Amino acid sequence: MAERIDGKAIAAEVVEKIKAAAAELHRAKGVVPGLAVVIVGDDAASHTYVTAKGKRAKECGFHSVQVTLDADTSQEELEKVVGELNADPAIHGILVQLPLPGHLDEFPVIQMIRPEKDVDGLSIVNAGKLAVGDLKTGLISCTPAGAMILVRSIHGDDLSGLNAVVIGRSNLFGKPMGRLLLQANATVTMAHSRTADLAAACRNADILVAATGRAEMVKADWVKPGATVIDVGITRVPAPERGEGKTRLLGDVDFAACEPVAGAITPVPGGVGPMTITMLMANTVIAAYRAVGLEAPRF
Ligand SMILES: Nc1nc2c(c(=O)[nH]1)N[C@@H](CN(C=O)c1ccc(C(=O)N[C@@H](CCC(=O)O)C(=O)O)cc1)CN2
Repeated sequence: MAERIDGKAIAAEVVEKIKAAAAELHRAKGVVPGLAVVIVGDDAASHTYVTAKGKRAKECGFHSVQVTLDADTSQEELEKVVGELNADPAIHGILVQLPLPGHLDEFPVIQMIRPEKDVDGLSIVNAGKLAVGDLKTGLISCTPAGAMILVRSIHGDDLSGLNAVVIGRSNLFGKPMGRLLLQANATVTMAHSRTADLAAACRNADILVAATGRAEMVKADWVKPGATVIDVGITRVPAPERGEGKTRLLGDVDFAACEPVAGAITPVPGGVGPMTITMLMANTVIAAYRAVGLEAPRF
């Protein structure tokens, strides 16, 4: 049976380091890390995540701002808000919660966030820094940064000789995850919906990272015996067995089938998810250190 990678426990350890780093920054420079999260519209899941971000920021001792905009906010109004946050010296990190309502174009909004405040790591500047291996001055997208900490908890920092397969090629997760694995010396295959024989590609993986967006797509015969399986999916499905109107979360990996085959595996919930918000706090404290010319801590 695989070792379960406890994302909640690992996230809690990282949060303690972030709190200590924030306290040290305040002691040394009188600076409190400031995080602004912008949310547009009424999507219930997005509101849950944004509330959790504000709560966690306060727990870490940060200055936390939430900007809530109506679902019919225009592109110009949203960009004005981001411009004001760019200019606010008390704000070191800005995140625009995704997805945005359909009439808004997320690309120009994300690109106008100053790269040094882009704690989601989604700007071309930060994506480019990661692509060329500049981890010292860039900011890395939170979910892949968190997933890498889970990988490191099993394999250490050097993945030399290991084959890693990432299923999914989004800017938010798949592409940066592939680059982080490569940076750690893994031999990386980027697989996706157009890959011929996805199952065969996955069976080659010592580290298999699933971000397909399709619940329980990864089956036991996709997993190399002993492999580390990192599940980034979250799909909410009805769970009438838990009571009327109840739901539960499924990952992209068929956990019950894959757990006996894998060497280590993340559960859903409680695996990669808790690392996402934690790494947002890590990026905010890193941005605040850099803003006052101090070397940022590593997490
Ligand atoms: N601007 C961004 N938007 C979105 C991101 C992001 O990184 N930046 N990621 C997701 C949503 N997300 C954070 O925003 C997020 C998703 C899941 C979790 C999490 O803790 N999941 C738990 C389960 C929670 C539950 O019960 O619903 C888990 O997997 O254990 C945190 C944050 C899309 N938007």
